[in-house]
Amino acid sequence: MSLRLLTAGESHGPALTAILDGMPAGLPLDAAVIDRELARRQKGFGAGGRMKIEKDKVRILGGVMGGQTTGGPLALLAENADHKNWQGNAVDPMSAPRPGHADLTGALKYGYHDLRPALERSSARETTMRVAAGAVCKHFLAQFGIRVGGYVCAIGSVEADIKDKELWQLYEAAEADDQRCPDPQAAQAIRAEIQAAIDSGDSLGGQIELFALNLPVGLGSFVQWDRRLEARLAHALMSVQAIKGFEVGDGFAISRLPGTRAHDDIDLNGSSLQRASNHAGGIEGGISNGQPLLLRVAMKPIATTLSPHKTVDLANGTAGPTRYERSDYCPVPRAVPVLEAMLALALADVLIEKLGGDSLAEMQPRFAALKQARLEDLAMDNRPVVWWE
Ligand SMILES: Cc1cc2nc3c(=O)[nH]c(=O)nc-3n(C[C@H](O)[C@H](O)[C@H](O)COP(=O)(O)O)c2cc1C
Ligand SMILES: C=C(O[C@@H]1CC(C(=O)O)=C[C@@H](OP(=O)(O)O)[C@H]1O)C(=O)O
Repeated sequence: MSLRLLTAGESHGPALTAILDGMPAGLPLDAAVIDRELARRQKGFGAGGRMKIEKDKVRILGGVMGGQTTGGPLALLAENADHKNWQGNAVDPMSAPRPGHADLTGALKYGYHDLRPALERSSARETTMRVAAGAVCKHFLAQFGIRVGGYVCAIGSVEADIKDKELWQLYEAAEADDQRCPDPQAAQAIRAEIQAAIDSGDSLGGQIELFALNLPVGLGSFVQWDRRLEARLAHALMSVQAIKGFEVGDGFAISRLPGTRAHDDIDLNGSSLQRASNHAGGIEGGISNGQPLLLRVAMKPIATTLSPHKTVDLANGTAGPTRYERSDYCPVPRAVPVLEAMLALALADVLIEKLGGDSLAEMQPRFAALKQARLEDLAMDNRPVVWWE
């Protein structure tokens, strides 16, 4: 792994912090690049009251000098505005775990006597730091013309109609919408479903599509299981709170098709190769093939609901309802920038691995050479070969 991200901090503690290690030198960077992405993470219909309290802004505490990355670890910090409402105050004990959250598993694993530490660290408040680090990675990828985006394609029972649309247009249409859905009709229906869930004390999950454009051929590898590109991407995206499903290209749909209809035929376009379809989602044999990268993830409906679940109070062993804590209702639109950030982190990691180099200046010519590689450069043999004597 070339890039490493560590985050620390609790949801209602003084601040969240991150260290991003391995970012090459020479990337122009200021807080505004990161703050733009932090603001995106706070926006979206279905958010709870906390997003009215926070106005996330980052402080860059290390790794940038004279407006450029130094190649040293980046140290990032964002304060929790809500902390002042907790500091010095006694908080009622919490002992009735919410099914579907980290309360029970966290308490069992760490031996907590109150569920609070489990929910403080497992909270998706932590994604503030993923988005901060991911903003740096997105900005880094942009120096190579690589763009990463995402949008909501389904929430509750509503599915967006996004067939045959250009990916960047979908992204821009989604950004202009409070539901982050690029299909205006579906966006309206989604808003109504989220509102109905709020009114009935429930929550909703959904699905998000993610893409990356202008990737070079050759990211990832089949030579070792943990270097396969889809495996690296799955790790990054499945690590986001409440993400429970992952698909590359048309992975689930083609599992129902015969092989002759499931793959992307290879054609010639002058002296270069082209594909008329992209069922593979831009990855073959664990390696990027130069087509757009297409991924889809599924997010479960969140565990905290106004209508109670059945649970057991661990303090006295009695069955009873869960107690409501302030919460989002449907964070699917807000999860889009989080997933984009994790995708950018994973792609920046494999790009640095592929190109090598300690500075942007070293990497850029290598990237240009990679993009220019042509069919005739392969110089394939046309005689039989004895591979094993
Ligand atoms: C952006 C975002 C916001 C979230 N907001 C909430 C929330 O307000 N309430 C809640 O119960 N879960 C929320 N979640 C999900 C929980 O953090 C998650 O379910 C919990 O950490 C348990 O992890 P798991 O779902 O992966 O098992 C959110 C997730 C994301 C990505
Ligand atoms: C704070 C954020 O999301 C939180 C994620 C979250 C959870 O359980 O994951 C629970 C809620 O926290 P609180 O109880 O403080 O309202 C969300 O607001 C955020 O995204 O910045």
